[in-house]
Amino acid sequence: SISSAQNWSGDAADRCFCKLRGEVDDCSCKVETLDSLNNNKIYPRLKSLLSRNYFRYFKVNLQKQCPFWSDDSRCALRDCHVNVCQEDEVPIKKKKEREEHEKTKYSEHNNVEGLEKDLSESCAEERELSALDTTISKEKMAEFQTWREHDESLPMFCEIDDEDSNGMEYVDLLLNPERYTGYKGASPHKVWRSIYEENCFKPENNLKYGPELVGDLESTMCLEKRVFYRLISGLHTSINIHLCDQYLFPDKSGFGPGTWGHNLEEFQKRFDPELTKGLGPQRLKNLYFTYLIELRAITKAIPYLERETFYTGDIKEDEEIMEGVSDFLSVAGSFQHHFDESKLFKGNTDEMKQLKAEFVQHFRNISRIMDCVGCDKCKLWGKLQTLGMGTALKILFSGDSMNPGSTINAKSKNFQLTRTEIVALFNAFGRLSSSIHALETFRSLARMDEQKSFECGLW
Ligand SMILES: Cc1cc2nc3c(=O)[nH]c(=O)nc-3n(C[C@H](O)[C@H](O)[C@H](O)COP(=O)(O)OP(=O)(O)OC[C@H]3O[C@@H](n4cnc5c(N)ncnc54)[C@H](O)[C@@H]3O)c2cc1C
Repeated sequence: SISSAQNWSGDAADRCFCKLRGEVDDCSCKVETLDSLNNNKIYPRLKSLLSRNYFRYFKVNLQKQCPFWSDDSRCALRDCHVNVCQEDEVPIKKKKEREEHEKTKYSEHNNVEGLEKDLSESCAEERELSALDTTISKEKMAEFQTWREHDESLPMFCEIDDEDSNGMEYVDLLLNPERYTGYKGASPHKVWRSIYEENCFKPENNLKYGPELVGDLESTMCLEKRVFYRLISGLHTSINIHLCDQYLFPDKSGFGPGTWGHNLEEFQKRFDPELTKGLGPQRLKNLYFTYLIELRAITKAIPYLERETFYTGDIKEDEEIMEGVSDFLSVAGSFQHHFDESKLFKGNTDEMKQLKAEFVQHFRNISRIMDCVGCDKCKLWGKLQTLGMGTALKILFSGDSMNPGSTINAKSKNFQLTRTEIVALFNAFGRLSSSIHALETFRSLARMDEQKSFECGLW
């Protein structure tokens, strides 16, 4: 691979990476600790895991209408195009077979017998205390109960594509890597602007707002709103790092297919404080914040994920994936400096309930805006990463409900992640992990360049 860096000096390298030390904002964890954990332990494990069949095929609807404005530019660029899989190319057992499997899986997770027993006991008690509406069957009651508990305990952060809707297709993620696509200009700007301006929280008493959020977030926004902004900004950083990391340099003669490589100049344009009104380094730091949130969610879901069978129908493959996942989870589980989600939405006040509802609503809107992305490959990864982030938030805000140990808690029998959510969660985290890993590459390219400029006496 090749790299490009014109006008790049050692000073610029220092400037870009200047904030990448010390504590990640609102967390007690240091950037250096995360670099080492990620680059030595998490990244290599995830890279191998995400190439397995269970994780590499993502079911998604890329043909949904943009619900907010009429779609301007479906990108016709070659690099925006997504290769979808034919049904028989996907080495995952057919739907009916899978449904059978899911049924048994969920009954394992849900302990339906236990649930029926609990419910019949509580029904008996209610009957004694007051008149029970006998026109409602016991089964229906059980259903209502599960619906209610489910709705209460699991805020839906994303609009999930309907499994049976027209346009759902399997996409092979390895065949469609997230990288430079040439999607730029008015269309992505409209998407990013609408995400930040309409769907991120605004700092209090600050009318001037947009992606260029300047100043001290701590003094202008409460913790929950800062978390939201940093999450989105970290995702934005990650997407932009990937396009710099796998950039298509045009062929010098102008006729060939071009060459893929790292583009240091593009990286500098996006993260050098001198070229970003001082904001680039903080945006890089936000990537670590997003990483910490998703890592915490995965760790919190360990009891649930350990019971998952990662079914593809190939026994050997399934066993190997389970081993790989378990190895990855043990590394994630041994990490000590997690983000503490219990600090969020503290207190049972109406104000907090309102804030939580807004948080969920804003995030749902962002997931819907992904249908407005005018480049299929960007849309694919945008949808996957917002669903993955939404799944992480669903886990973080579902209390103790995914812990199979807490059997008395009826909610525990209800917590479910669909296959698509699990695939999105792991791949979304994999993207963040790959971005942090890529920063190492840019750091050393910058140093090499610094050396070159020095040798040439350029500074
Ligand atoms: C969902 C989505 C997915 C995309 N995926 C790809 C892809 O796979 N490949 C590809 O080549 N292009 C992709 N793009 C396009 C890419 O993100 C940029 O929009 C494009 O490269 C143009 O970049 P830009 O320098 O004009 O600034 P943009 O990245 O478009 O940013 C717009 C403005 O937001 C602010 N901003 C930038 N970064 C941050 C941050 N981290 N936090 C807060 N504010 C910020 C800046 O003020 C900037 O001017 C995607 C766009 C979207 C919306």
